[in-house]
Amino acid sequence: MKLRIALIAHDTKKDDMLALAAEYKAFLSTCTLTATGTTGGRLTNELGLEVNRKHSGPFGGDLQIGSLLVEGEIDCVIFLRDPMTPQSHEPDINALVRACEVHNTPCATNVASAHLVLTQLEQRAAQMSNGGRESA
Ligand SMILES: O=C(CO)COP(=O)(O)O
Repeated sequence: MKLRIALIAHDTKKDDMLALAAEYKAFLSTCTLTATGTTGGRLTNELGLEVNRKHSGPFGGDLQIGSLLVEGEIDCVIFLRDPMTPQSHEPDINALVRACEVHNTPCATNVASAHLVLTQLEQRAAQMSNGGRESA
């Protein structure tokens, strides 16, 4: 089964998300991607990634992704948050991060942790496609 990854970035972090997704594009192309509205639009328009686009964050996109996660339909969340700017939908953001904690779902909220998570998932996917054998 394909890995199901949610990608979300606040406005000041969208360029970081695009750079991250470009770096892992080959791997992400093998995954089922879900994103909030504007983030998803940029991932598709600028990188050609196929993305299930939800509403924009302030219009409930974080909650939609949180709902999918609670239903067991998201394996990992990359959520590049802006810690410097108050967000109108802060309760929605907290709800999504809390859902990750409740359901023990990996949730990377900055670029450094996103690299660690994506590298690990990419390696695991490569091992799985290798029939679980160690690479030489
Ligand atoms: O606000 C967001 C996450 O809280 C992101 O929403 P957009 O991707 O639509 O900008």
